[in-house]
Amino acid sequence: MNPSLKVAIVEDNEWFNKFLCHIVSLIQEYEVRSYFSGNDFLKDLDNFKPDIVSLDYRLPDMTGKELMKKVKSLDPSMDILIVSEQEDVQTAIELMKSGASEYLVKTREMKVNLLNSLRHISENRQLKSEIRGLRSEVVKRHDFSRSIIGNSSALQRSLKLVEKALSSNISVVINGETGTGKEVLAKAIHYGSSRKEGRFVAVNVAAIPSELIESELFGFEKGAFTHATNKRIGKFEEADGGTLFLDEIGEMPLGVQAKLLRVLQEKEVARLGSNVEIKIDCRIIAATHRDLFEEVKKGNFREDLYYRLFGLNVILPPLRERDQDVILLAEYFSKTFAEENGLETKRLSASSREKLLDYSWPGNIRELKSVIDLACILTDSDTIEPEHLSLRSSIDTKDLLGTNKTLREYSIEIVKHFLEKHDNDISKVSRLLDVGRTTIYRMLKESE
Ligand SMILES: Nc1ncnc2c1ncn2[C@@H]1O[C@H](COP(=O)(O)OP(=O)(O)OP(=O)(O)O)[C@@H](O)[C@H]1O
Repeated sequence: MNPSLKVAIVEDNEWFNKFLCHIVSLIQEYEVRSYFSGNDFLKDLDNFKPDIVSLDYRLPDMTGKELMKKVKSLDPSMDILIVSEQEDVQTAIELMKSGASEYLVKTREMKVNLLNSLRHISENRQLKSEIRGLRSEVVKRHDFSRSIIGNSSALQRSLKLVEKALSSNISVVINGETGTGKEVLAKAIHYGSSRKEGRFVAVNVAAIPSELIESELFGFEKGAFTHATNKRIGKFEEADGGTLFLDEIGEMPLGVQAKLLRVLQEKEVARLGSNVEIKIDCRIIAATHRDLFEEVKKGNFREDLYYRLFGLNVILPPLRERDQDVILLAEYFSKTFAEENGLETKRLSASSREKLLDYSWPGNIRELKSVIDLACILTDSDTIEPEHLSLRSSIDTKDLLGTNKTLREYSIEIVKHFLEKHDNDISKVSRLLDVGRTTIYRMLKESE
């Protein structure tokens, strides 16, 4: 069924005006109002507020084209249908370019053509409104308060910095171990910024064979290389008006780094096999698990690119340093797993919580999610017990003991690890490890 739409007919020929109104009124959901001149229509615009307006190409007081321009400047969302005496392809093209939705010629098939055009416009409006709805859903889903779970001060410190990135166009580099949520954060920045109507395009540099990175980023013309049988636009062009997320930028070959620097400086990109430079306006968010400055010193990363990219540096802490966030996230994943699979949410027993807090999470949030998903399946009751949590604990101990340290050094390591995990809360760590606060201070001093 057609949604209810208001249609205005602007036509100076009385008979034809009546005829058009009659056609529109055949569709029950359309409300129609008629006008005989451009000024008549403009005077009533605020009052009637039409969705679609059918304009005669030649009106007594102005041309349909002039009226269309005025209407579009007042309400760009209004659909304009131009009705002309005779077919003139050039005029039709010009009118469509200036914003007309349809161009109709007064012929015997007027009734069928007008009804078809109205149906097209109506379907298009419905699609546009659905897209608007979906887009705002996506924006909501990536909103910080929903997508970034965690209250730890380590995370909150990083998020505070991120807020600065929302209101500006500054480039952002996110540092963090694998699975700490770098992509989740990049999306939250994009959908929280003024670029949210544009696209968020993610490229994982480490996942693309080095010889293909250039064509992936910059696109290529047909015949640019042996397998280029068709032209393809690159990720930079895809992200025009939006955000390009370059994940694992530290893995980018030096040759591509040079080209990337040029694109960032010139704000122009040329597809491989073409000399035509295309203007690009996209924000760059890069992520890496490496210390890029160290990579610069080692000669693996270009210093000039480093300074070009480094606007705001956000460090995402590993999960083992996020204190109670582990539990918040585990509960969140258990809830979403239940929702997605039509099951009841499983709760975590006290000893499961302890087990989760004691683990060092080398795979970070990604690992936690898969551990919880599996636990939700393994348990037969409404509770997740420690035996349902499949952790790789033995690997950690081996790693730690393989480092050739004295017992004193191991103790200091353990104290430091606990301090990191519990937001440097010395009283809490002193209680947990059963050592005096003074001992902790002494150990820290010793390790300086
Ligand atoms: N704060 C968070 N709240 C909820 N879910 C999160 C959060 N951070 C990450 N996740 C989830 O953890 C998983 C890993 O996140 P993401 O892919 O963003 O990590 P990453 O740091 O980009 O990883 P990699 O370096 O391996 O690319 C995803 O399933 C993501 O939805």
